[in-house]
This record gives sequence, structure tokens and C-alpha cells, in this order.
Amino acid sequence: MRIDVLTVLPGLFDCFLKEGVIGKAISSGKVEVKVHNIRDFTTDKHRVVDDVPYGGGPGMVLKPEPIFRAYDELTKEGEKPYVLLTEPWGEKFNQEMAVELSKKPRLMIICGRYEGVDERVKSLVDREVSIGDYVLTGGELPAMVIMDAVLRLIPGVLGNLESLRADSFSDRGLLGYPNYTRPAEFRGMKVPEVLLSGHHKKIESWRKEQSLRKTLERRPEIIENLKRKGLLTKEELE
Ligand SMILES: CN1CCN(Cc2ccc(Cn3ccc4ccc(-c5n[nH]c(N)c5C#N)cc43)cc2)CC1
Repeated sequence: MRIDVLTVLPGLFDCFLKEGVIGKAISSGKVEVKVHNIRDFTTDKHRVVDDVPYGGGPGMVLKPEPIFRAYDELTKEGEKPYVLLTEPWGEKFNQEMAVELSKKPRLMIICGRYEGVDERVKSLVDREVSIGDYVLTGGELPAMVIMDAVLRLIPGVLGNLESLRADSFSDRGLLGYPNYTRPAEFRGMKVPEVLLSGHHKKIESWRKEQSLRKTLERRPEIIENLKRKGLLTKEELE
């Protein structure tokens, strides 16, 4: 997969693209992520990317021209990207969307800043996406959240953990089961016996039950959603 990111703050992505699972996936060539500074697509001496909003109002708006120039330049060759725009009021990002986006050969993520982008930029956009009902200062952190959730789903990115982790639970958006590691008792708190039993079938069913129980308690709408889509097995429903 290739992802092109358009932003006025490219430096925000430096650590994200160098460290951890994502950093390894890029350095090993499993995925390609290119961050482009919208300012590099301006044509004036002062490299202006924003302007005051027509009709008045607070703040500045990202101009359409530099973004369109970047889009035109980056789509001259190769497959047309599926274009996302991060927005406070976009469609809520979730695991289902992450799975869908992970199947696209090429993505472009336009990161707004200031008061957002000129409305005409949305003629380039396939999906306006929000990562949650809270207000951030710009679209770069949402872009990193989306890339992290999508790229971890690309075959080979999670490496040898993939087979272990490729569990339909988290990919159905169910909450995870409790994790424990040594010591078996810490300040009077013991690890559940079943996890020390070495009985893999019992451990697996305990973990499934824990995950369903936690999801039902904290996010019942996820269970309802999976039920409606027939994505819960008979025993999971019991
Ligand atoms: C007078 N009022 C008129 C309405 N504005 C609304 C407003 C306009 C811009 C911004 C800042 N911003 C700029 C680009 C951009 C992209 C994504 C996000 C974002 N926030 N939260 C998410 N889940 C996000 C995502 N994804 C925020 C962004 C914040 C709030 C306020 C002032």
C-alpha cells in the first residue's frame, strides 16, 4: 500500500514514521508513506497556504490551489488514490472502516489545519473522516491514528505476531481480553488460574468470554451491530 499525506506541518509525522511497527513496515518496504508539505505546492514568494474566510468569521482557511496542485502532481502517474479528508464532523472512524481502507492499494490523506480547508477541496475527497467527538487543532493526529489502524492490518506488517493476533475479535471491533505477565502474584493480585493451566482451548474460550463480557458492559452497541450483521457465532451469542 502507498499513502500520500498532504499537510502544512510535515514535521509532526517524523517520529510516527520512524518508530515502532509502522517505522519497521516502512523501512522494510512493506508499505510506502510519503508526507508532502502543502507549502511546496504554492507559487508565490511567501508560499501562502491560507487566507481569511469569505463572509468573515474567525481564523484562516486553507486555500484550494496548493492542495489541487499537490493532488494533480501526485496523481500524474500510478493508480488514483482513495482520498480521505480528516474533519471534526466527518464520518466516525472505526475498525470496520480501517479494514475497508486497508484493502485499498493507495490512499491520500488531506490534513486540514486552522479552520479547515476550502469547501472546493472536497471535490477531490472520497471520504471525510473524524476520529471522535472532540475538537483537535488540526487533521494531522487523526491522519496518524487512521494510518496506524490501517497499516497494522496490511499482511506482514505485524510480522510473526500476525498469526497469533489475527484474531477476528479485535478486527470485529470487540474489546480486548485482560493481559497478564510474570509474576503470577503481585501485591496480592493473582493471575487467573486458567492462564497458568497451559490448556489452550480453555484459555481461548476464557479470553473470548472476557472480550464479549467487556464489550457488552462498555460498548453494547458493538454487540448489537455484530448481531445485526450476523457476525457473532451461536456460541458467542450464548
Ligand atoms: C467558529 N467555529 C467554527 C467551527 N470551528 C470548528 C473547528 C474547525 C477546525 C478545527 C481544527 N481543525 C482544522 C482541521 C481539522 C481536521 C480535523 C480536526 C478534528 N478535530 N477533532 C477530530 N476528531 C478531528 C478529526 N479528524 C480538527 C481540525 C477545529 C474546530 C470552530 C470555530
